[in-house]
Amino acid sequence: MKLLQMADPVRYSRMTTPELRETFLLEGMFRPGGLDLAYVDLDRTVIGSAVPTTSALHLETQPELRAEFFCERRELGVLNVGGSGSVTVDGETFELGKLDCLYIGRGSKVISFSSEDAEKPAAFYLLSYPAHAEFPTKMVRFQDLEGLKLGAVETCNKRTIYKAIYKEGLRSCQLVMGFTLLDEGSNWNTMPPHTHMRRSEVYLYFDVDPAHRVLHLMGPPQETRHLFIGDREVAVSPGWSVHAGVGTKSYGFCWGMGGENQAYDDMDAVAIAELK
Ligand SMILES: O=C(O)C(=O)C[C@H](O)C(=O)CO
Ligand SMILES: [Zn+2]
Repeated sequence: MKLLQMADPVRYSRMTTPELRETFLLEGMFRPGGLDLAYVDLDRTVIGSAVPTTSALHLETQPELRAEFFCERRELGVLNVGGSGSVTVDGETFELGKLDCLYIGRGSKVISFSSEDAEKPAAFYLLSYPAHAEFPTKMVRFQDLEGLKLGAVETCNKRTIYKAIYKEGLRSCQLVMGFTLLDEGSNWNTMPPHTHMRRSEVYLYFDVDPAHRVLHLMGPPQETRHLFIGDREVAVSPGWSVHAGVGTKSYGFCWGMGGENQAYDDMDAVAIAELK
């Protein structure tokens, strides 16, 4: 498993562009026919992707976890950002269309991923944190999620937030997970921005045109930097960092968090005029 060791705000301020990318960005995941995992030392996050084609892919335990099976002490969120597919958990199969989400509880032993059509494979995004209790493995369909509308056309940030794994939705120990879709012509996400020292956050950008990029903002509000991010790439945001972005064309993104609390609204808002 790849290891990401987070930098603190002191080291961050001296980092070059390649160092920032190496530390906070995951590229090269979502390989057709592959299952990739990365371990982040912050909040013990595991970030992964599974793109099954002609055969099923199995989520195995990893030496770094010192666990008999992947979910022995962990919970796992799965969001499908590709074609139709299925996830089988201890013999029970869940069919996931695009943007359907599955929560897999601690103690689940045998987990595998399949695609309905190898030519249009499912693309399962995986986000996992340690769990202290077992919650039921359950899925929610995109069409059954209630969207929260934010922003406006005049500020180019009209968007809908879909919460899937959270206190009033699919229950979990610490994982909070959902996604945001932008309205046509609105390309700013999470603007005005915020930080939340109590939780780290992970963004997966998807449906980014291969010729385009999302300019992702990170860092303390008074010392921001940017990462240009392509399709199906992942940015990790420590609690001290803002996480916002603007696309050169439309896109979607999955956000997920772990840490001290599960209160989605627990954010320290930053006024746009205070950003540096
Ligand atoms: O567009 C947004 O605003 C978001 O999606 C914000 C994220 O959900 C977030 O940062 C939650 O802490
Ligand atoms: Zn946030």
